[in-house]
Amino acid sequence: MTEPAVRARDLTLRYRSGVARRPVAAVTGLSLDIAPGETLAVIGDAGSGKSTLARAIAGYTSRSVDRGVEIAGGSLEVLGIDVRRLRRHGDDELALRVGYVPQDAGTVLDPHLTVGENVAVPLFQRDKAFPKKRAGGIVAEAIDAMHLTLATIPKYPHELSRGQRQRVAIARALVLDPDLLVADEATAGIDATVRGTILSHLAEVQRRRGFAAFIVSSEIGEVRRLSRRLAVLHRGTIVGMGSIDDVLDDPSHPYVDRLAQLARARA
Ligand SMILES: Nc1ncnc2c1ncn2[C@@H]1O[C@H](COP(=O)(O)OP(=O)(O)OP(=O)(O)O)[C@@H](O)[C@H]1O
Repeated sequence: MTEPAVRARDLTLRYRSGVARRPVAAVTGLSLDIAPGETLAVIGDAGSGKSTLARAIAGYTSRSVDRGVEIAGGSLEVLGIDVRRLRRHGDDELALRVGYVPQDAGTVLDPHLTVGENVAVPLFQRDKAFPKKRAGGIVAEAIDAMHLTLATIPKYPHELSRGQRQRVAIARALVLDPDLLVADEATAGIDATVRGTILSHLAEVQRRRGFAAFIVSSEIGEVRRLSRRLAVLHRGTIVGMGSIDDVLDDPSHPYVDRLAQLARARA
């Protein structure tokens, strides 16, 4: 793969909400690049636009579907594909090449499917006739890569802890061996010890497979474990971007300054 994993230029994302479906901008004039195999972490306050950006990069944009994110200006290319040209997510090449872990991913697992069946969903979406036995092997490998025991496979999501469900969701996002992983607060709401374990597993899988990653986080400690590069989002615009230390050592915006002080206090 030679094209950038992500290339956004002057990107504006908006929603249409309320009865009048008045457009509301969530991200404005944003530019960023992620090279193949590279990770970019994004940090910012609640409502700064992190999830909106993650959704768009994962290809979940729409002009017609209610509550969908719209590209209202600029450009967004993911793995060389113009996201503006996508019609419906799920039937396009992007869906097969991007692993997406949405916020609260563990809660969006299908409760009627076993863990194994949940993780296998993308394999059968790609190819309805995918050999079941091969799928079984790939699922077992994905489960093992997230350090879950194989005894987890026949269980149902409600039989697992929140941290285990989250790991299953990550396994599902990685099962097609994506070129890009988009993870939106993959460890939110999980206690610190389990969170550390999940991050180590994720970092290890990435080292082995070499995919690019866009990681949303609200924790600078977590960011450091997964990425060398950081983008700081504030009210829908980027107010700092570069290596984590460069961004925090030379805060160019009052919000980045507050973040740097917080990071120093925690160190
Ligand atoms: N489905 C939606 N319809 C309308 N507006 C939305 C929708 N989702 C998000 N927004 C608005 O877009 C802006 C950015 O929200 P977003 O969820 O991307 O922020 P965030 O940084 O991910 O926040 P959090 O950390 O709380 O998840 C906010 O003003 C939010 O109210």
